Amino acid sequence: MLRLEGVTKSFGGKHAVDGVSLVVPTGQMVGVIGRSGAGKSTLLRMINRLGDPTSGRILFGDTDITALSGRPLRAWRARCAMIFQQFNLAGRLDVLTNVMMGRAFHLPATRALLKMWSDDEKAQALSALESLDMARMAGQRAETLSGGQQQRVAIARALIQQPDIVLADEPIASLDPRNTKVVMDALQHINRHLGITVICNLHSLDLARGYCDRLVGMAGGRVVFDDVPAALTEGTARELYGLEAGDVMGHAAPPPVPQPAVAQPGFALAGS
Ligand SMILES: Nc1ncnc2c1ncn2[C@@H]1O[C@H](COP(=O)(O)OP(=O)(O)OP(=O)(O)O)[C@@H](O)[C@H]1O
Repeated sequence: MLRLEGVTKSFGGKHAVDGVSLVVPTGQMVGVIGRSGAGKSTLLRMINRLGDPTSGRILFGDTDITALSGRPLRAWRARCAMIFQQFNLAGRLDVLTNVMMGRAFHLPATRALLKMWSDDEKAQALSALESLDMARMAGQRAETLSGGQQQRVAIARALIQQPDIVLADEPIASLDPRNTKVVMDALQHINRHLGITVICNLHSLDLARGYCDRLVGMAGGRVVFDDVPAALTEGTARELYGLEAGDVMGHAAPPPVPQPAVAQPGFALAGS
């Protein structure tokens, strides 16, 4: 379970995140919503410790994440994988090598670059790609793939870190509608089938409502809504997005079909 206690991040005198307290149970798919500048990215980055809170605490189980440094901090970053809008792949390297870079948290990156991985590690990377329907592209250069395919490689790279949590910061912002669905389906897949907690910043309210178990709405750095998607009224959406509300509503993705949690070979279910 991830717990945020009064987490604040200030830049100069301004609170980008302002006293956020949240409890996220293992296995939840959480959508963080709100207009540009609401503090969504800053919040996610603090969970991964890419940024340090000015005050407050972040705990995972009994571990105070905010107090970690050195090797324990690197270990936390491995357990708490990040997916970015721009994929952050090495375009000239093949897909499998990119996925193996996820092992750099556990092994020296040079081993991945020199392709010095064990059969077991290679099987794990292929299994991660397979679970996202990308294994057939393992030998292809990353830069030759579509945006949706590249983002699925980034998710596979996150998966071989064997994370408890995946933090996705606007993962579909650069994608067209078809690839948006492919990537959101992939995030839902790792949540439902591998039991990984997913916390996803999304600009589109309809996507957030279609895919997430819970929505956390932010405005001015504060949490102003925290409930199941069905509880989000148009009035609250307008409060969250103001004039943007018309843009963020109305691009509905078909509601995904809930599926039973089944462990995939090669990956431990979170918490097991
Ligand atoms: N490194 C920084 N230095 C100064 N101000 C920052 C920094 N990072 C973020 N901010 C400010 O903090 C506030 C929250 O930014 P943040 O990027 O977290 O919002 P967001 O909700 O993720 O927005 P977007 O959807 O546009 O990414 C903004 O006012 C932003 O300008």
